Amino acid sequence: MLTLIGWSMVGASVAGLSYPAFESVFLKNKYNEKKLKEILHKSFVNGKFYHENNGMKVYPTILKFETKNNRLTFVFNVPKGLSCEEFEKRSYVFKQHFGMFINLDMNERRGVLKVYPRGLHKFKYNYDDVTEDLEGKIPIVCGRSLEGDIFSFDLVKNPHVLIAGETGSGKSSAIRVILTTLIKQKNPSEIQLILGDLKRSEFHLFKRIEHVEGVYYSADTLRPVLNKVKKEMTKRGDKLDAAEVNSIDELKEKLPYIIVCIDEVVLLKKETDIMDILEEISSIGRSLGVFIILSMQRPDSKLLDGKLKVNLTVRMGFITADAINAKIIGTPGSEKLTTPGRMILKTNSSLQEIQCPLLENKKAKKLLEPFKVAKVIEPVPEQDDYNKVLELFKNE
Ligand SMILES: Nc1ncnc2c1ncn2[C@@H]1O[C@H](COP(=O)(O)OP(=O)(O)OP(=O)(O)O)[C@@H](O)[C@H]1O
Repeated sequence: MLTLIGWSMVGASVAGLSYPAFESVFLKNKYNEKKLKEILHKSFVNGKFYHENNGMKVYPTILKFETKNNRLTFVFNVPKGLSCEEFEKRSYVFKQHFGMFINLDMNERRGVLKVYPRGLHKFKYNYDDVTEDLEGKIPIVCGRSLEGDIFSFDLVKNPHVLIAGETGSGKSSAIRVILTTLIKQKNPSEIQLILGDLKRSEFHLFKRIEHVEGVYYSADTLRPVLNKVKKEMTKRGDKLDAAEVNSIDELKEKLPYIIVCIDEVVLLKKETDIMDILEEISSIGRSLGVFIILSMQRPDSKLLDGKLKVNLTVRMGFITADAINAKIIGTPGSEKLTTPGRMILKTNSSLQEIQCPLLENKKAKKLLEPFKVAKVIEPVPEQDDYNKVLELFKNE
């Protein structure tokens, strides 16, 4: 089964009922079933989705029509002599008739066309809204889907995330959304965050948060802590062996999930020992409760050509420079995005378009304020003490 999502704006209309017609039918008459079916039939005509039999054109039959929340669903059959691939190849015809937000699923001899007339819009982060239906042990908030709901996934079930996109595409805001929500949702005994900020620009606001083990700005400072994580994985592995269980979730002792989140991980490319640890986490971390979230501007094909890429089961592809970059990330279509905060999200084998909420630095700081631990102020020796020390040296 292939899922295609309409993410490109197709302005032009073809002959017959086209997108403007759909818009007026939808907006004026809401769910006028007859007219909406007519539009679908027109798209079959204009897309040449028919099979000729003795001079007769046989078009798909609309088997079902349904409206629900933010979505219209049409189910149609694929007449003999036509293939699902032909529909997939010419899916732009449906966009020309129903607008940019469609989803076409061609499966065996059936097509399911979902149309989202209201589309996707930018919106601001609100903790209560985005957490209304959150579930899972490590819920990762992505944003609003075409269905109108907030889409999230459980990092334990979909381990390790790649976040990629051009500068200004909304990666930092998305990471703020993910981390701030986790910090507000979970106790420090449940999750521990290790943050790598190689551009020294993103993670200041997470310093001294109870859940944050540390914020590291260079390979040299990150290396020892990742080595500790490696040792911790070995310890956890031994505990699983001793208890004869497969995952830390089955242990009596409750261990915190460890999440290593690194911004602009490409800057670590030459640090092969660090990259090896990240790859090891991606291979065996899931059962041990250790996860990675990696972000980068330009996806680096060398960095992402091995096990690491395969093991990053979730990909968030924000605006990308071109189709090659989108392909490396694994989110085809992200090269067509133009809105900051918009991503093509790949989870399992499906792709969907999502709008991430905007969470600005200032607001995130405010939300995180209650979780800050007091700053440790090193005692400064009195000037007199220095003088005494100096005296001692003088006497020697
Ligand atoms: N979800 C969003 N909704 C609306 N606007 C957004 C969203 N995310 C980001 N923006 C806008 O885009 C700007 C850049 O966003 P952001 O800093 O997150 O991009 P970035 O991909 O991290 O860039 P860089 O790689 O340069 O750090 C923000 O200042 C904001 O104006």
